Amino acid sequence: MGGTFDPIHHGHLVAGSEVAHLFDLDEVVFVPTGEPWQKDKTSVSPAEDRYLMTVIATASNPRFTVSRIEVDRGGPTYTVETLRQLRDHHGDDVDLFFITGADALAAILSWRNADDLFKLAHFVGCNRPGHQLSDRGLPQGGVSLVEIPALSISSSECRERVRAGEPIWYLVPDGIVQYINKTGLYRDPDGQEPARRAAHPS
Ligand SMILES: Nc1ncnc2c1ncn2[C@@H]1O[C@H](COP(=O)(O)OP(=O)(O)OP(=O)(O)O)[C@@H](O)[C@H]1O
Ligand SMILES: O=C(O)c1ccc[n+]([C@@H]2O[C@H](COP(=O)([O-])O)[C@@H](O)[C@H]2O)c1
Repeated sequence: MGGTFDPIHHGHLVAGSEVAHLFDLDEVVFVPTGEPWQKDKTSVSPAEDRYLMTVIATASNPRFTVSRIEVDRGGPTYTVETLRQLRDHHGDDVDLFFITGADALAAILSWRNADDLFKLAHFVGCNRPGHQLSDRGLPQGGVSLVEIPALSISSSECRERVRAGEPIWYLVPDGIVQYINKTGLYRDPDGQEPARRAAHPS
C-alpha cells in the first residue's frame, strides 16, 4: 500500500485490512513515499518520521509489514521503480497488488511511465468518503475499485488538528499520538499551539 502517511491514520489501516480480506492477500506491505514529487516538498514531514510512524501503527498486525524501499532510494518517488524493484526481488511467482486511494488513482495517468504500471501490478483503488472514482480512462482489468467502510479521516485533517491543539486520539493509533507529542511534529515551528501562543505572546 503506497502513501505519504503524514501521519498514517485509521483510514489507511482499515483500507489495508479490507483489501487484504477481499483479495485474500498474504501480506500488506506499507510503503511510505520517499519524496512525493507531486506534493509541495516543503510541506511534507521527513521521510524517517513517516516511516517510523508507519512501523508503529502496523506493528500489531501480523499481516502488515513496512518497506523502506522508497525512503532509501532517494530522489523523487516513482511507483514504477518501486514495482520493478519488488518484482526483481520476488520474481514472477508472486502477484503484486498496488493499493492506494481513489483520489491518487484518479491521477495515475500523470504518473511516471504510466503505461508500464499496469504490466507490473494490479491496482486497487480505495473509495473513501467524498472521493468516488470511476474507472473511466483506466485500462480494463488493470484496476479494481473497492468500498472501504466509511472512515472520514485524512492526514491533512490530523495535521490541522495537531496544529490547532485539538485531539487526534482514536483518529490514529495511540502510539502515533504519542510519537507526534514526543517529536513535536505538525506544531508551529516554535513548538507552541496557536491557542497557547495567543495566551502567552512572546
Ligand atoms: N479514510 C480513508 N479511507 C480510504 N482510503 C484512504 C483514507 N485516507 C486516505 N486514504 C488513501 O490512502 C492513500 C495514501 O494516503 P495519504 O498518505 O496521501 O493520506 P491522506 O489522508 O490522503 O493524506 P492528505 O490528507 O495529506 O492528502 C491515498 O491515496 C488516500 O486516498
Ligand atoms: O509514480 C508516480 O509518478 C506517482 C505520482 C504520484 C503518486 N504516486 C504514488 O501514489 C501513492 C499515493 O500517493 P499520495 O500522494 O496520495 O500519498 C504513493 O505510493 C505515491 O508514491 C506515484
